[in-house]
Amino acid sequence: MTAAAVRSKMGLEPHFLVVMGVSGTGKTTIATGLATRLGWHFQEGDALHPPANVEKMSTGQPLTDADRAPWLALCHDWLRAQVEAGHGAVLTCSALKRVYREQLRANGLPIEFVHIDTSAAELAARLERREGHFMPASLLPSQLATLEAPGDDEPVIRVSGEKHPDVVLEELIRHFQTEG
Ligand SMILES: Nc1ncnc2c1ncn2[C@@H]1O[C@H](COP(=O)(O)OP(=O)(O)O)[C@@H](O)[C@H]1O
Ligand SMILES: O=C(O)[C@H](O)[C@@H](O)[C@H](O)[C@H](O)COP(=O)(O)O
Repeated sequence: MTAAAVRSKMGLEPHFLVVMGVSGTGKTTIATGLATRLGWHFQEGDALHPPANVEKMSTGQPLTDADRAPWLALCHDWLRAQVEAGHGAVLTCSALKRVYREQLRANGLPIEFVHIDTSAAELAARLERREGHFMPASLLPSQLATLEAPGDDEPVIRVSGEKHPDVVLEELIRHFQTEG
């Protein structure tokens, strides 16, 4: 049973967002900003990876569909708990393929994706600079090759990963404030 909707700090109806895109595109930056500004629950999808997946990525090996399946199941479970609680929520998850996004939306969950699109050159520069993260820059080509950008038939809000994060956050909040 779904609880009564809990309105956000800014009086918005709850949304259940998956901030998606390849490594380095700004998922954590945008998702934490949204969750903080709106008072929505936040989950870092990286933290739900089984240790074997983190080990694999740390050593420069791309994940397979089979590797990602248990991780996507945990992501789905988290989203489902948020929907059942009626509390707005934001998850970071690369969600690179359409079938992964379908798995996240299973059981009729009213998930919306925020796809952050960033050029390959900018991504490479960011991953080279980023410290203290298990994901090496060498995995960027496989991330880009695996990405199936969401189609118009999917529930997606597209934003640029090359604008300042504050600008993207304003755009997103305005989007939620003005939607019918
Ligand atoms: N819009 C942006 N412009 C410039 N740098 C950014 C932007 N968004 C994120 N970054 C930086 O890029 C790196 C990757 O961002 P992060 O949010 O960790 O991406 P992801 O979670 O998608 O891997 C971080 O060092 C972050 O500070
Ligand atoms: O499906 C995958 O191959 C991984 O989930 C990957 O896409 C994700 O990006 C990593 O978890 C790295 O973490 P960051 O996205 O935070 O760099």
